[in-house]
Amino acid sequence: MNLHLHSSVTKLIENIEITGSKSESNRALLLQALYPALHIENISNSDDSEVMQKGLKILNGEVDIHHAGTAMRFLTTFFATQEGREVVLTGSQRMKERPIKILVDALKQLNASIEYTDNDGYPPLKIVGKNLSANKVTMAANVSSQYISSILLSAPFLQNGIILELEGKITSVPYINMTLGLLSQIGVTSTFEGNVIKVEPIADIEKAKTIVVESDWSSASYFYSIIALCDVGSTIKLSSYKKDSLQGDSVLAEIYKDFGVATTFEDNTISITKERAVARDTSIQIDLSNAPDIAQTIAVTSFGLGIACDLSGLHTLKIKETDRLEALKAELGKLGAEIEVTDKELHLKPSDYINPDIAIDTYNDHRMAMAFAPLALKTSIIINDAEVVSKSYPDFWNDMKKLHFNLKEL
Ligand SMILES: O=C(O)C1=C[C@@H](OP(=O)(O)O)[C@@H](O)[C@H](O)C1
Ligand SMILES: C=C(OP(=O)(O)O)C(=O)O
Repeated sequence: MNLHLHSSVTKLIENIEITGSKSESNRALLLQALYPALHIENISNSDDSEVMQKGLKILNGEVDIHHAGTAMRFLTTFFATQEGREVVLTGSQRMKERPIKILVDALKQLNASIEYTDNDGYPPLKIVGKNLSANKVTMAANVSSQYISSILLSAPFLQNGIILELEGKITSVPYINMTLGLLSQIGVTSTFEGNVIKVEPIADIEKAKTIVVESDWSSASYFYSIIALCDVGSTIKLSSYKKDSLQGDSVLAEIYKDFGVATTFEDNTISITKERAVARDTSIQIDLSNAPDIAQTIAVTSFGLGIACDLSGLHTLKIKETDRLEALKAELGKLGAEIEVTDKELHLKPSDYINPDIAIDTYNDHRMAMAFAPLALKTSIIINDAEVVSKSYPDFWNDMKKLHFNLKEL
């Protein structure tokens, strides 16, 4: 489905409800599979959480997690530690290009039984579940934090817990802290000191516990972008959010101050308001190694405002749903941007014109579709394969209609 978008709105006052974070949901679902007394509220309705729920129930045979990176990584340790289960864990064509060797090698240090069915280092994986009693692992921490979270999530269920030594500069750190935060909510003790993480085992949780998943901050980013591109005085209220978030992408509230957007918290709602216009000589400079999923949103907001933007810490973007650095370069380039990328940085020059009616390719990447959509406030734009949004945010286009964007299927 290709969607033509335009919007004649300049000032917005609206409310949007976003479902639970897919990162928190996929962690909570795995913990619930290990400790069935656990209840989960405000779970994500994303495709990635749906494949996670289905995958966790499969005892033997093929488990297809499509495009879901967290499901692929988290389920690898899960199945490796489930005695009596034997699966082939596979995914989409792109998933078969997303590396997993660091995690598999780490699990092999614990004597896990995992084989590559096609290409060494990449899914699919044939996994024979075993009762693992070893507990010392060393692994590289500079490629994806999901490998680390994967081991930590199943760690309390292991006989002797885990002592994990991390090598190299740790990337996407808030996601590791999110994992430890959720473990703590169900009563698991852990420490993270320097480059060593220790998780204590627990046979079961003490009594029925509930994890209330906070709504998804990465999804909120598209509304920050919309408000940044609207007139002063525009406000969107988003629920349900907390000030003390487990999600690193909540740094949006700080970052978007530079785009003239203020955030206020009231109960479980945030109001994001355009407070001031942004001067054309503003230049945005941010290291996003702790919040890689908002890189596309920030680059597109900067382009929409015509201001310069230099993003660093983007070394993980090449192995996500697509090579996001190349995808941004190609698509912003089509719109007329002067943009350069390296394998970990993006540099955008100030500009004063956006080419109209450009069709944005989305490369099976939900965030390409959602990050470019706000530009409809500036010019009419086409989003190709717009259904990709369901990976994290199936209601996205309906919510855009609530914000008075005109959507026409081509
Ligand atoms: O643990 C998680 O839930 C995630 C970790 C991040 O991945 P990396 O650690 O690979 O950067 C992030 O990009 C992804 O969307 C979700
Ligand atoms: C990178 C992402 O997801 P995953 O790695 O879980 O596929 C994302 O949602 O932006």
